[in-house]
Amino acid sequence: MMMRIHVTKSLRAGNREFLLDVHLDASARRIALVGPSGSGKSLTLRAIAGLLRPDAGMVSIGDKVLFDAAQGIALTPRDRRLGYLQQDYGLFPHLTVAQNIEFGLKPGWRNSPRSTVGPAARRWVEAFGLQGVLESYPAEISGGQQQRVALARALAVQPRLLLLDEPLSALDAGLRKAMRAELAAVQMGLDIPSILITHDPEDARVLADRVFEIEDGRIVRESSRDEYALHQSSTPSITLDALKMA
Ligand SMILES: Nc1ncnc2c1ncn2[C@@H]1O[C@H](COP(=O)(O)OP(=O)(O)OP(=O)(O)O)[C@@H](O)[C@H]1O
Repeated sequence: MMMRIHVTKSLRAGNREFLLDVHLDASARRIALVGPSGSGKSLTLRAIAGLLRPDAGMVSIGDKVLFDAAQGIALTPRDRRLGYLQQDYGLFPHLTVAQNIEFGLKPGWRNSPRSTVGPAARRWVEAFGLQGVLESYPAEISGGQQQRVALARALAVQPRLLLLDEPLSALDAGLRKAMRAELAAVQMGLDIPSILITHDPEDARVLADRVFEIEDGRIVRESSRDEYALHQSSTPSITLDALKMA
């Protein structure tokens, strides 16, 4: 199965211009996209998801074309059937956990029950231990539970591709480790490809087979997980990101 992501997009904010010009061809099932803050990682995922319309290029997963500017093909986000786990989880505060999970499945969420989910989502509610919080609102559950709700929602649509935008960054160290293992188990159990954005080399090591590095809107390096890990351990550990965190 081949993923082909060729997108260009020029974005302007005030007098600042950012050019996204990503060429990424991958046959690996699990890929990681890494790079400095502001390099274009989230924009790339948004373009794949159909939330950002490229000026030119194409996006295909296997033989399914999601976007092709030359042919005038641009599937809607829903028709792309992707599981998109956004950085802040993107849960709706005024919907219950059950309604949040069902949201991706049918547009008429107003009619979806407050405390039960349909058969497609049930498997994930059980896998992530969410039975007890289905009627709660996002603000009433823990960060780890919010994370699991977002993941259940992403998986319930039986996505052809899973997009994970820094899925573990908001969690504390202990929970992070547990959720990383849970995500790895989901990847093993499902035969769907995934693209993971991360700043953490450990995430790339556990959750990806192939690593693409992006800088200033372009893919500058591609390596196997092991090559990437080796490279990381031989370069100074203080990165710009680490300095910013300090
Ligand atoms: N709507 C927009 N208009 C103009 N510029 C934008 C817009 N959205 C993002 N940008 C710029 O595009 C660049 C890439 O943004 P993006 O969110 O993809 O970065 P990122 O690699 O995901 O960063 P981070 O790791 O901090 O999340 C940034 O310089 C950002 O300021």
